[in-house]
Amino acid sequence: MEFTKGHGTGNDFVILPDPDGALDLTPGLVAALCDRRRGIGGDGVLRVVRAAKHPEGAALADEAEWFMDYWNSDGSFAEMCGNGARVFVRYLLETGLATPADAALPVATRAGVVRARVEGDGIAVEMRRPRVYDTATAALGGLTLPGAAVDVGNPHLVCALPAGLDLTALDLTQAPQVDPTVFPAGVNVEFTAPGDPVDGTDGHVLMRVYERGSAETLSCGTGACAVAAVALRDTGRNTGVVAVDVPGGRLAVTITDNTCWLAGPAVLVASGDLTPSALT
Ligand SMILES: N[C@@H](CCC[C@H](N)C(=O)O)C(=O)O
Repeated sequence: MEFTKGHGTGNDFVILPDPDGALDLTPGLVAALCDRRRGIGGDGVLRVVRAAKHPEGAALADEAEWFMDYWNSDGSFAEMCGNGARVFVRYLLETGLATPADAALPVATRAGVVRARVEGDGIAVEMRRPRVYDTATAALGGLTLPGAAVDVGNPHLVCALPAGLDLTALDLTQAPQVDPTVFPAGVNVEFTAPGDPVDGTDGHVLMRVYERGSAETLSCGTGACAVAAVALRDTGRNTGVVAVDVPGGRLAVTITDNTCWLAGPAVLVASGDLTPSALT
């Protein structure tokens, strides 16, 4: 089985080319691939399959040739992965499955079609505008933090740390507790603190994340978009550019009236062959 390993700001993925949808990908195989000691290691798996060949992509096949079949490292599905989409497009371009075009390259996902373009050394992807729709709390250790529920195609809860608490000191080895009636399908939880002003932006936020299905990761693209939407709202803006610093680097989020662009590095680090029988 061919694979490539890639990452976007340290959010890392095992990429499996499967143009015709022939691979029998199971939750167990995904978890084994993502195992950092016994497998390749990753926060998730990106299966590269023709939209027409995937049951959840077929309806979008007239808009996008490729479907990003994203799985979390525990073997669960997610609707969308922002960093994954950027790395997916890097893979399409480097393998010649797509060519850089002036117009943005469409990719089908479970959350609809997103569009990507090369931007400097990185890849930017245009997603739906995040929707801040509710309030909720996250409990972590002895803290209960209020937050904003945000839909970015997948669910997020953005919680600002009170002044005086150190973001880097948070213990994210355990999942934050959230209200399952607000998030029946689970949620990705972002913890934030304000950053110093960055030229050319309307805001700068520091973020750590505990991802649904993957635990703490070094970065979450859709999480950064959720954080940017909340940061703009909190300063009375509807649109703007926000720099979001995650443990794995910096992402730039541009929110317009209708869409949201997520930009940053997307890197392929290795390719090879793996032995599925050794994984299971
Ligand atoms: N890291 C991703 C989000 C991956 C999916 C998430 N864990 C979920 O279950 O919704 C990103 O970059 O957006």
